[in-house]
Amino acid sequence: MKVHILPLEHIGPYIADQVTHTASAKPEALIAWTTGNTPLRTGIYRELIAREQANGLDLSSCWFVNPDEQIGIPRAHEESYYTYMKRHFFDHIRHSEDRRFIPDGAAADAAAECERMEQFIEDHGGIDYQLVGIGINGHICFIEPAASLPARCFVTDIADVNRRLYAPLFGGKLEDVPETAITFGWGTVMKSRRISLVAVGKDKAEIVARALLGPITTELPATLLQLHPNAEIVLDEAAAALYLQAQAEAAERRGARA
Ligand SMILES: N[C@@H]1[C@@H](O)[C@H](O)[C@@H](COP(=O)(O)O)O[C@@H]1O
Repeated sequence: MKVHILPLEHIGPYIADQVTHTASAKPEALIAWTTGNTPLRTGIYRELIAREQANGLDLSSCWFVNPDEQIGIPRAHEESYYTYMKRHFFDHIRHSEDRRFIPDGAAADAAAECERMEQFIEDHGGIDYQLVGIGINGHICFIEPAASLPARCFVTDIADVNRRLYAPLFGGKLEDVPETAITFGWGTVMKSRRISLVAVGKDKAEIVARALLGPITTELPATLLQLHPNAEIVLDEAAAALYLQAQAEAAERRGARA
């Protein structure tokens, strides 16, 4: 996996360049987005909106998919990923809603919703570019650590560590935080033609080092990205710190042996 370490303020423009290349090379490209704090802290959506509004980026004929959604809250809920995407991105660009798929966490049949998501991806030729974040426990999308991982979109329990992290968003009440989610499967991720994982801040430093240095295990799903032929990780210096320290220590050990 290629590693790019950039100043925080360069990350939004860097990812916007990736999206711009994707959309200009293939106007009907299928792009998968992500939610969470990382795209907001790095200004990824802000930069994309600015370029689109200045007519420097045409996303109108692209197809969009979001990889996950929490089950049991309506789309209009303040904390749904549907609302997040509208608020932070979709409401500010020219793009028609019928060219997007965000799984519905309130669907009567969540398993059928997973299949609809796989079908949407297949119908639009597979994912050309996927932007992902990394959870504090190494999840990507909502693919939580587990002894084995489904290949296709599936319904998952949300790990306790993440539910506790989200509690402040739900009025501090753990019992109000969704317990399950719809998410891409591991095969869905691996079939994406190109992936950028973005992580920033010192809170991500430990999980980033483990994701990059292994060992590869389904108990830390992001490690599996090491096996993707076209994945990169984009970090600020704080998120890269422990990875760089481990690299420096390994180089020192090699030097001492020589
Ligand atoms: N399910 C989402 C992921 O899609 C996101 O990438 C990740 C990291 O979030 P953050 O950027 O807030 O650390 O966790 C969330 O729970």
